[in-house]
Amino acid sequence: MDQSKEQRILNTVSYNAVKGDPESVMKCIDKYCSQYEWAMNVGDEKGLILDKIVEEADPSVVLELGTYCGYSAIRIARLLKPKARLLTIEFNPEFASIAKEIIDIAGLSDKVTILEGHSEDIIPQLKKKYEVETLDFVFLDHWKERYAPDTVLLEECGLLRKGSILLADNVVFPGAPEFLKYVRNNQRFECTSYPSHLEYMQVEDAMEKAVYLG
Ligand SMILES: Cc1ccc(Cc2cc(O)c(O)c(C(=O)NC/C=C/[C@H]3O[C@@H](n4cnc5c(N)ncnc54)[C@H](O)[C@@H]3O)c2)cc1
Ligand SMILES: [Mg+2]
Repeated sequence: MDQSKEQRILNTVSYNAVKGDPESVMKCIDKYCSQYEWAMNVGDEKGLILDKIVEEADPSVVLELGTYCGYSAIRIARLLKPKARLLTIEFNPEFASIAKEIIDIAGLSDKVTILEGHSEDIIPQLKKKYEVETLDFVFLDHWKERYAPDTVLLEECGLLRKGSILLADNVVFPGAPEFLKYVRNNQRFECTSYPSHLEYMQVEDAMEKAVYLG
């Protein structure tokens, strides 16, 4: 059976990236996906916005929803202080195992834990099973219609605290209308829009930051 696109992305990283160098892994993926096969990584343009927001927040505990190949997990984890950690949830076993290898090549396995399963099943386990108290930063990049229900679930599970930052990818393309409606009409969130473009394309997109006010 011929390889998947995600397997080809792993191949190009393992052949061309410098082991232990997250930037070279990111460059390798961005180069491959802009020149050969488009893939739904947050990419280098939105990635720079993500970098700035993570650096400003300097979070200790980060949750990512939708690991895919691990590009944004690497992007975020490379900026975290020594004791900080990133938990990332992925339900596709092939993507989870490819992401694990790519994160390992980047030398970030000690900061990143991939939790295999559905976000709606794992989020309620974060406190007891994964010893999370509250989340400092959440990056939403999974199925877009899950953004709103999972935001409600995070709040219901007591995982958000005053100042917790939610950052959602793709609120323009493919779009996350229910999520935008939910956070923008909700006094408990302070929202900011970051206009940008779809990864590797000229198409308009944006990320939305929603700070939980408690
Ligand atoms: C045809 C087409 C292609 C790309 C686009 C443009 C475009 C651009 C983008 O930046 C995009 O992020 C997307 C997009 O659809 N992302 C969905 C990303 C899912 C990943 O997360 C995983 N996952 C999905 N739901 C869950 C869940 N509950 N629990 C755990 N993991 C989940 C999946 O297993 C995947 O690993 C699309 C538009 C149209
Ligand atoms: Mg995305």
